[in-house]
Amino acid sequence: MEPNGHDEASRILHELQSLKATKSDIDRRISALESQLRHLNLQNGTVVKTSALPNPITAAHHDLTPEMIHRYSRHLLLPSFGVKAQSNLINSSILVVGAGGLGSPALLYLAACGAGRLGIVDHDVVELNNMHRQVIHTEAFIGQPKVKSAATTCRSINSSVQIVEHHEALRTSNALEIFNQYDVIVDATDNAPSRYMISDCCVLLGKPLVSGAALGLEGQLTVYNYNGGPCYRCLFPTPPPTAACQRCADSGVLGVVPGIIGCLQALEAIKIASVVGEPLSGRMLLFDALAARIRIVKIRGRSPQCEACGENATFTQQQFREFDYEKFTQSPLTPSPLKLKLLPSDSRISSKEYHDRVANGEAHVLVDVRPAHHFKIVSLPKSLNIPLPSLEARLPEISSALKEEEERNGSLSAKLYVICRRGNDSQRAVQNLHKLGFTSARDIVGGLESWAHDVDSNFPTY
Ligand SMILES: Nc1ncnc2c1ncn2[C@@H]1O[C@H](COP(=O)(O)OP(=O)(O)OP(=O)(O)O)[C@@H](O)[C@H]1O
Ligand SMILES: [Zn+2]
Repeated sequence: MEPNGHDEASRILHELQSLKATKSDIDRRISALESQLRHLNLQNGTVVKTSALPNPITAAHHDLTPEMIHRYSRHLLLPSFGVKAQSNLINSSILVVGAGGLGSPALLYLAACGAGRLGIVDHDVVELNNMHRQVIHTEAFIGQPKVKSAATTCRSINSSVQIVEHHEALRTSNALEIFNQYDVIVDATDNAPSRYMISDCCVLLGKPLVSGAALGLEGQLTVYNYNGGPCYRCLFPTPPPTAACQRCADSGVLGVVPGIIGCLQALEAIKIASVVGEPLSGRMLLFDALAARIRIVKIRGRSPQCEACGENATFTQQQFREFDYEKFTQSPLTPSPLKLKLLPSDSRISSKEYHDRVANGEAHVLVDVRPAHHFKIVSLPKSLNIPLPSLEARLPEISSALKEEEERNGSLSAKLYVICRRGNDSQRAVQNLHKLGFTSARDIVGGLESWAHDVDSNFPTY
């Protein structure tokens, strides 16, 4: 009788397991014999007595000091890592671009695990709203450069690692020079121009790139430009539309999500630097926190048409220096909040003036056009939440609120004001309201952020 599929699979699995066990016994025996051979002090064919054996440190074929052997002992005990990989790591240099949500955990582990030289690039300062995920920074460093804060923590974890601080934004003018000093590059930034720039620079200098991303409740990870694998441009020859490039400051992020991806970035960088395992090249890891799902998908290989690494690519270092990544991706390298100016000044009012009018009892309706989940965080008293996309459909609510206010105050007309988080959506809303007949609607310049800044310093910002 033919064996069924399950029997056949379990037979193969069983045989595989027993072969693997035998193989690891043989590997162990080989290393034991090699080690015995190394420790035999042969002189003219005779073994010299044990007491005459050289000092085990000089006899060992590595450059780990006694302190390092103790510090990294749990690495050294791993048969698949051991002395060779640890020595490789200690002799390597790794650069982390961005000391934020991804860079924080990556740097913590790279320092702890013993990368020989660890560079950190960031131009930003630590803020209170970074703390939930940027776990390398402590409250004492709020307002100080992230690079300084991260370097201090790394040094306090492992003083034997050389930490190099690059307190500057990575740009085409400094990227080649900085990358040249490192073996492996970790991209822990959060914007499109930096991603393209970092990838192109790695291609030009032949450096492997560990790239991670995390937003909301999802993350992804891959290794570019490694051993003939694809670069970032091979996968994304043209930048995504600017609208698709969301940021944590707008969309939010659950702290532990970049934590997980950043740890995986450290792992990939360690594998490459220590020359163990199979780096995640040509594959991409996709992490879905809510569904508790991790998938690894195959991605396309190096593209022959790629403008950076393809067969006919002619991209030079000089062209790199002159390339405008912000123009190419239509988004800024160091994003600052968008500040639109869509309305004439007589359709706008400052938060301070609005405050004074309310204080004087002016009859009015304040429409807050932020999404409902923003409104739940904080709002101004008596404001009416009508998110921008539903504005047109909910016009009757505005009309009746205005009517009620007029009746309550016995005044002829109540004013209509519109507010949002930073003063962009409120202008879009006022433009629509004008078209829809509410011609006197005005927006509050700078939104709730300006209210917190200019009127009430206790008003929470997020
Ligand atoms: N070109 C660049 N050069 C140096 N650092 C960069 C560059 N681009 C981004 N970064 C840094 O990468 C980090 C990314 O961190 P993260 O994605 O957690 O966002 P954030 O800017 O700190 O926070 P949020 O978006 O919530 O305001 C930031 O510290 C940022 O300064
Ligand atoms: Zn490419």
